[in-house]
Amino acid sequence: MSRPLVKVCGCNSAEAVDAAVDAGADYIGLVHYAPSPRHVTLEQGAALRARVPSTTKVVLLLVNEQPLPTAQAVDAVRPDIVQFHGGETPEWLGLLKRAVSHELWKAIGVRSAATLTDTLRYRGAADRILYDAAPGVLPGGNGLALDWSLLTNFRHELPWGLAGGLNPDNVAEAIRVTGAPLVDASSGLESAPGVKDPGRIRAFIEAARGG
Ligand SMILES: O=C(O)c1ccccc1N[C@@H]1O[C@H](COP(=O)(O)O)[C@@H](O)[C@H]1O
Repeated sequence: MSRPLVKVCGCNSAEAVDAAVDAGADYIGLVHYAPSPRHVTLEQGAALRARVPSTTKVVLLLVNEQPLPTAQAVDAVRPDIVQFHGGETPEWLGLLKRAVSHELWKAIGVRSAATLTDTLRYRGAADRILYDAAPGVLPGGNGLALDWSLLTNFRHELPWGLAGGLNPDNVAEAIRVTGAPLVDASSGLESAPGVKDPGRIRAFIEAARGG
């Protein structure tokens, strides 16, 4: 298996972005969702985006935004990828896919094996599926893990990644059980909600890449 890609999500300060980039993250995530402790305004998102070298891709995370705010957010932040983390339908993503050149990712809250087959509806609309735990207090970023064994023998028809409750202590096991080609973490890399810990970011990336 090739080296898994790593995304550090919810970077909401220059320190967090710099720590993720310096530690070698493949992707950093900016959350534009007001109820989240990791929320960045579009102005903050654009400023943080400007710190990121082209070797690291920027993912803008949105939740159930209407078309106009989606376009405004993408214009302001200029991400490489837009991650949709709400109830966005395959039809809506498919329309967007025809209008923009960005990669589009869709996060899916996994409750059962049926959820996995249901993601096939996003073929042609999403460039990657991100499997997360089912929503909790927030639609994501709750530090909850899904049942990894559901993914063990699943035949993926779309590029995919694993999120939900990942941290430096469990990511190696999560990759071993699921074979995830990409891992994504947010709250497990924090010292307090919304405060990234550079040491945990480094440890996560090292553990994901086999120490
Ligand atoms: O991080 C948030 O606050 C957030 C808010 C709304 C939707 C998604 C959010 N985060 C994403 O959820 C997954 C899992 O996060 P965690 O590692 O369990 O904390 C990840 O993609 C986060 O970026």
